[in-house]
Amino acid sequence: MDISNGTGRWDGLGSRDTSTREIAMENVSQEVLSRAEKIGPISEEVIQPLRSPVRSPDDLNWMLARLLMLSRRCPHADVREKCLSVLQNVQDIGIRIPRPLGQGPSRFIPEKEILQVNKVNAKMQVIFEDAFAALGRLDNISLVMGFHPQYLESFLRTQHYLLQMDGPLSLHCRHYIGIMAAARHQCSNLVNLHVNDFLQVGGDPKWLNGLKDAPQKLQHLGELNKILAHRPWLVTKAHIEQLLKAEEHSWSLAELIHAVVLLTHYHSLASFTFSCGISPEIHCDGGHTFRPPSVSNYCACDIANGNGTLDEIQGNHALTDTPCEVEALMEKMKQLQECRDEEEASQEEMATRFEREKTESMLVAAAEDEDSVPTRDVSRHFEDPSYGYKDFSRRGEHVPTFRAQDYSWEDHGYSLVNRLYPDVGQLLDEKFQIAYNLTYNTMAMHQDVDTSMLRRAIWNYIHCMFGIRYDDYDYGEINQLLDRSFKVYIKTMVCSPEKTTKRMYDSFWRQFKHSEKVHVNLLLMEARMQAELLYALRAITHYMT
Ligand SMILES: CC(C)C[C@H](N)C(=O)O
Repeated sequence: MDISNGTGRWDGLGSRDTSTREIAMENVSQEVLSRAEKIGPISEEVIQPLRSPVRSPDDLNWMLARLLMLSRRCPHADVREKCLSVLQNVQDIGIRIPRPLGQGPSRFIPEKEILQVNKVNAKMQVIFEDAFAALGRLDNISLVMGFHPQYLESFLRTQHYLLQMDGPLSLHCRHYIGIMAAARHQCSNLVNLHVNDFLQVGGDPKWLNGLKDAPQKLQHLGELNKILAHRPWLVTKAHIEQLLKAEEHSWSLAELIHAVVLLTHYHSLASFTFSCGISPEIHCDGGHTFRPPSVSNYCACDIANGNGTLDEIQGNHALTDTPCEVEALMEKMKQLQECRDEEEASQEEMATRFEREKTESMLVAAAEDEDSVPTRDVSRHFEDPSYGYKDFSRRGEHVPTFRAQDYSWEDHGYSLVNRLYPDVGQLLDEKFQIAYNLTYNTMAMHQDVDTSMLRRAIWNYIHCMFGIRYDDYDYGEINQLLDRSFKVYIKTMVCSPEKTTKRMYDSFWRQFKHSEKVHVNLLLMEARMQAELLYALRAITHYMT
């Protein structure tokens, strides 16, 4: 059968002859569709991507990549099977089909440790089906979050609400704001995902050329995006006023709240994506290939870029080089608990401890690893790519102290959001609480441990980096519990997540389980989101009063 280039073989790269290509393309989609229909009664998930018009090699590739993704990630077993047989049928007529790249949802965590869609319990099955029904996919982020089902449920509920339920912003704008936010951290995974979604809900492809081609109103949001991502303490009511009072293209208060929540959601999700080494989605760029597998699966470049094989070659030192790290940490927690009951530091001393920790945190340099994975250029989506965290931390910028008793999530932020964007305040509050309180009372191989002190230290350290101080917390605890290399990790994840490498992920808390490292990453993400949100909401409150 003549498909694309007269050779009877579709090579996935495209033919140069436009006229033959157009006719041939139609033939191909017809052929695929009729093969799919022959498989038997078929669900909408399978048929829908096959119905979209195929006018170019790219369209065909897109369709095949989606089928591949469904065959691996759809929570419905029958759909997975059908997609697989459609792909096999397509291959039989001489069309090259894609195969997934990479070893699963995360580059850092072995696939066998992560939940697989075909092996989940009834509760997870429902969560996955709901997630799939909402967005037509089950992404790698959700699979990795599956280590913590209670959190995952709350995360998905919130994200679904923000992206798809009634709200002030149109659907395509929501995805575009997601793209803008993720692009600030060069998070091409999230950018690609939302570029797909943006186009699917009818977004104008022209906007994807860059912020300059998007409407003025969105362009105005660029400045807030930038400051929130890198120096949220500089957000003032003037920024809010500029957006709300613009003569033309002004934002309504409700729209602005929606946008702010989306920006902070995607900044922090970029942190999570990098910190867990989330792989590109199967159907997106970098998630699949049309090339046949090479003779050997072993690739020297994987060693060079630190993506996997090094440990296997050198042997895993995790259990040998720091044998009592966990016990030492538990001992410190115990000692601190005992001291707590004994002496109480003066208010002045407590304030000094906070300032010391804050200043020090500014000087902790985010890690620079020559193995950083180069990212695809996503800079066109935002202006001023040089405006990152590094620039000012080098200069040792002073971060003013934000007193939590003057403006906290519980007492102020929550009700402001709820007033202007009903239900979202509630959803976020639930998600923050779940993340903050999540515990299995374990520390690596130890059971029945109260870990609240450690989790609180992590959360408060992140807020401290943003200048946020709780006057009832003794910041001396942070120094006892978080060692320098862990602080470097936190700083990198929160401030320059794009610099994360597998080596960094591997080298902190070596004896802890992957699920515990993901747990740490959830704390980082939520604490970061809340900190950014607090600054934005405080500025909005100042504007309103
Ligand atoms: C982040 C970890 C220290 C959390 C711990 N495994 C717990 O269940 O509380």
